[in-house]
Amino acid sequence: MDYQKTLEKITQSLPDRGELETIGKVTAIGLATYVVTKKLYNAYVGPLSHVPSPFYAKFFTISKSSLDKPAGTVFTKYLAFSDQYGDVTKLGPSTLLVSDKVMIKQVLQQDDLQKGDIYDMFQKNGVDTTFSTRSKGLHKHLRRLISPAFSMKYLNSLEEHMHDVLETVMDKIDGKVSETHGQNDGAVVDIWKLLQHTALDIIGTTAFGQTFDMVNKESHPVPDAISEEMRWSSWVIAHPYLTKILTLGRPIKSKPVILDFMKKTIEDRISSGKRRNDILQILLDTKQSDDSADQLSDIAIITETILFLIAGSETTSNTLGFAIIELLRHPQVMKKLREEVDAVPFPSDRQIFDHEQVKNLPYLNAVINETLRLDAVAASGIERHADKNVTLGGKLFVPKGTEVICNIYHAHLNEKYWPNARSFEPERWLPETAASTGIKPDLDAFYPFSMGSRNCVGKNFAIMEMRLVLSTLIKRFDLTPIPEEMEQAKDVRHFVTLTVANNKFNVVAHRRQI
Ligand code: HEM
Repeated sequence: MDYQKTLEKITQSLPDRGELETIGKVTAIGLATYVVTKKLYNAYVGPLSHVPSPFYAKFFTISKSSLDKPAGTVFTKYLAFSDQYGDVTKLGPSTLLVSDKVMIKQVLQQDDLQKGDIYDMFQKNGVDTTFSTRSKGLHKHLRRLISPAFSMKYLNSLEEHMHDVLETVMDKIDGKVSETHGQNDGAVVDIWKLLQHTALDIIGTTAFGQTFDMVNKESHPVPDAISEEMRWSSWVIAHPYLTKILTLGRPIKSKPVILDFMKKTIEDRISSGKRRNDILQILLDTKQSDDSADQLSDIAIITETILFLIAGSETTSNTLGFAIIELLRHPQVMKKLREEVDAVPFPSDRQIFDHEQVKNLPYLNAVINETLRLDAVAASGIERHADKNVTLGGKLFVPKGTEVICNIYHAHLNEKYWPNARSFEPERWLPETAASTGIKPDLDAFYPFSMGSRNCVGKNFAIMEMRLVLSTLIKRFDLTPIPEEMEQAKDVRHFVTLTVANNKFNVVAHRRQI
């Protein structure tokens, strides 16, 4: 009874339908007014209102998916925006595209801003990795744990694994050349794929002692599954909001074939009781740490190792692939590089260089640097989130919460920093060029491996691998271009890394007399 009375009282005190409609309208109008006022404020009065931008971006954020047509071309649109609007462009009310070198350095290094929202999409298996975590504290911790695996001393001890793979690669090309019947025919080799397989086998043996034998077999369930995940990742990066809806915010898991493979690798290592000189060992050793916070869980070790496989393969192989393409486009550069490399004899026991022999070759290093500048792996930009108010370049107030995309690709191609910026000129890296012209390479406008606390931990590893592969390949084989392939190689895309659009590049290889 009491209950019914109460209910009646409540019902009587409720506004009638007409009143409800009025309340609804007033709320909707209030909300719309707030949204419109905020948009107008940001567009015309707010701290970023004066930043040049396409008109639309004053009010709405230009989504990557809207620019990503054809797929993988966001980086060309960003390049065009920075060309058109200048060193700082607005891509939305609180999203900036920055290509000024001082500002990029400040964002990545001096102010060391937090990684951007997009990195949440790289989280896998419910655990953060060194690459994906946006937490500065967790990153510092993980980076400290993995860093010993990338020290120069440790890297030198991994060189023998690189040699083994390189030996297989050279045998593979040799074998293809032997299969050709004509004396001067040469063998057609998909050098892009071969370099990808090389990098995968190198990271496989150096990271956890398992060669996938991609160089010979050209397929393995684990790298194949990772390639599929990478294709998915590039879609995810272009459609972050849709992904969040589709996954209902649940963690994205690695494919079972990858997880099972890694679990077995770890179990085998532990049960064998044997230590191996590789990155997995360094991660497993954390389990013996006295500090429990330093002990990585199995899933953290698995996910971190998968990260190395992804971060350490296509990045390096595609850079090498672009170096070959540039060398074929510029025969005089190829000739000069060959002369430098030819002047160094192979060690007496094998036809593969030691890193010690090639690490200081100036022209080899110049070719690698020039490729990293022109064909930067992170061409779509490096994204950061202003976790505090900052003033960029002493003049642009950027409020906390702003997303800042560092357009390193534009900085690498900016005439202000690099004369003849869009042409491939390794000479710009040589000390004698600086001595004769007074123009030195502008290292403040060069970020192929990013900079600051989140720079590439694998930089030395990658450079060592690139030096070994490029010098040995050039010394052992003559590579000649195929016109249609050269034409197709002009179509460059950026998915997770920069790549040629059809993911292949054939050349003709001839064996050289050494
Ligand atoms: C030419 C080859 C390479 C290039 C150009 C390159 C470039 C980069 C760049 C630009 C970043 C920063 C990405 C960002 O902030 O979003 C990065 C981070 C990273 N790279 Fe590389 N990378 C290369 C090779 C490698 C290799 C060989 C490994 C491992 C064996 C590796 C492991 C990593 C890791 C773990 C991170 C995350 C570092 C952190 O946040 O502390 N990279 N790399």
